Amino acid sequence: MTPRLRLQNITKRYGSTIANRDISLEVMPGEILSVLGENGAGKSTLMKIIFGSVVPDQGQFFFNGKRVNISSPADARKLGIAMVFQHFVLFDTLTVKENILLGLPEGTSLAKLEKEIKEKSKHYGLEVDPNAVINDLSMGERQRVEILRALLTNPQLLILDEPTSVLSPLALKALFKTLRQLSSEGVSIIFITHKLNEIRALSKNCCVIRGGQVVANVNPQEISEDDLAKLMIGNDLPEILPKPEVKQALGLDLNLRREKVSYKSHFPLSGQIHVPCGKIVGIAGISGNGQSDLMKAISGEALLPKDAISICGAPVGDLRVKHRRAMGLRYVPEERLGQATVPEMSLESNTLLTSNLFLAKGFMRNKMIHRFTETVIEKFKVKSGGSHASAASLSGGNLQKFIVGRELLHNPKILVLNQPTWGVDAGAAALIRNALIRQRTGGSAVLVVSEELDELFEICDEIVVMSEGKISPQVKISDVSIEEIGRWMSGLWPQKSEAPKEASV
Ligand SMILES: Nc1ncnc2c1ncn2[C@@H]1O[C@H](COP(=O)(O)OP(=O)(O)OP(=O)(O)O)[C@@H](O)[C@H]1O
Repeated sequence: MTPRLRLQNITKRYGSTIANRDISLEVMPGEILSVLGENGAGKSTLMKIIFGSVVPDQGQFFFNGKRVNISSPADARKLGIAMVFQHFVLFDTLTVKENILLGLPEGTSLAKLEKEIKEKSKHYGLEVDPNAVINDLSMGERQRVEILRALLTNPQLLILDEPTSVLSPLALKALFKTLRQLSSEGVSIIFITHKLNEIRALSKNCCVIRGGQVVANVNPQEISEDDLAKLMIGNDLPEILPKPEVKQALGLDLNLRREKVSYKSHFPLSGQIHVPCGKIVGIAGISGNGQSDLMKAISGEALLPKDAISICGAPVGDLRVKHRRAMGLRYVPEERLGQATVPEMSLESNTLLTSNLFLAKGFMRNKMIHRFTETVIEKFKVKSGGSHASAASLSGGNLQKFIVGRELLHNPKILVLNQPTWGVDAGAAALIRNALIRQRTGGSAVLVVSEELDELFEICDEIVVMSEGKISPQVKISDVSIEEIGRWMSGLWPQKSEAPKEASV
């Protein structure tokens, strides 16, 4: 059979970094090829090269047996290649259907498109409202829009760069079903993920990239997850640290009584969360259930009644970000390019932007900023061109390590993180999780929002679930199962008398 796509000797350099070195690979019609590699291995660069948004320094492409030139996304689209990018490329102020229209041939009618979106999204279990404005959607919902947009072009080759990072278990199952269906219809799929279980569930052929080179082609169903991880990072995965009991003190407390965060909010927030110092509390739930509003309220981007939130016993609900930072609260938002960092600015400037620590009498403390940034890069093994490299030049996972490291290095009393290991490879995820456990054991209160139940069960002491803005009872991780919490995610948690023992808060 002729391969759908064959790449031969692809090389791409960025200055002294060789992102792809002499890469050759093939994808057959209907094949699901997974591409695995640690953060910064060169996966996204390779995918962007196939999609024409990055032009290689060297190498050749063959599509359905014919030598082709792919020097722009328009070339790729003409061939029938569609891509779902790791970082969303959606216009915030436009609606879902307007965004999708932009990627389709001229003359497509909006009314017809709305119908098609509804049909496709229902069929694939990727439900979104075509008339919703992107700005009002959670990351999970935005991801769904990106996937739908690609599927609406009826591609011959579909590239997905970490498409599952923010999907709920149910949506993930539906996506896998879709991908298998597409594959049975002859569509070739290249699938990048850091989640080894997904690779094993979905594909029989996995190309492992390390340091920009292909280091192995394996059938992931025939080797263990540990061996796959070892191939990817070249080492064994670090063990997750134990969580010894520590003396507790008041940390972050939320007491929400149907609080509406903004006029655009889908749900008012209600319920209680208590995060004592010395504990990690997790918030599970499918994104789009009020987590973004809750994060805005906790960080101080949105204001609530004074007593809705308190830090170490002091009410702060009506205080702004800088006051809460001064009281020891630090926050890692979900959106790394745009909210957590300014993409065009250097890592040093991005360090400066999030703290007053680096200003003295109106002057910038340049040496301190430099030292702080270098320490984050070193401690969190951030692969980058140094502290002057722009945030946008870092691979997704490396930027995430930088952001989490930057906040942790402030040694916050209260640390709040939204999807802390999104897009981070298995080795780096373990590094981040251990850093959070160390912070908790050192006496900080840590609140983590994550859609990954495995992650929450690994690091948290206690857990709540959020559904349609409501917060479930807070329970000890040791008193519930992953399956139970999975069920609670649809809002069906037991009422107080039947709930597992509530945490001692
Ligand atoms: N536009 C750019 N300018 C400079 N360096 C870049 C640029 N794009 C990528 N790089 C570098 O190329 C290398 C490979 O990056 P790439 O984004 O392809 O990695 P990745 O395997 O997709 O990582 P991740 O899993 O973290 O997304 C990294 O060292 C990265 O810093």
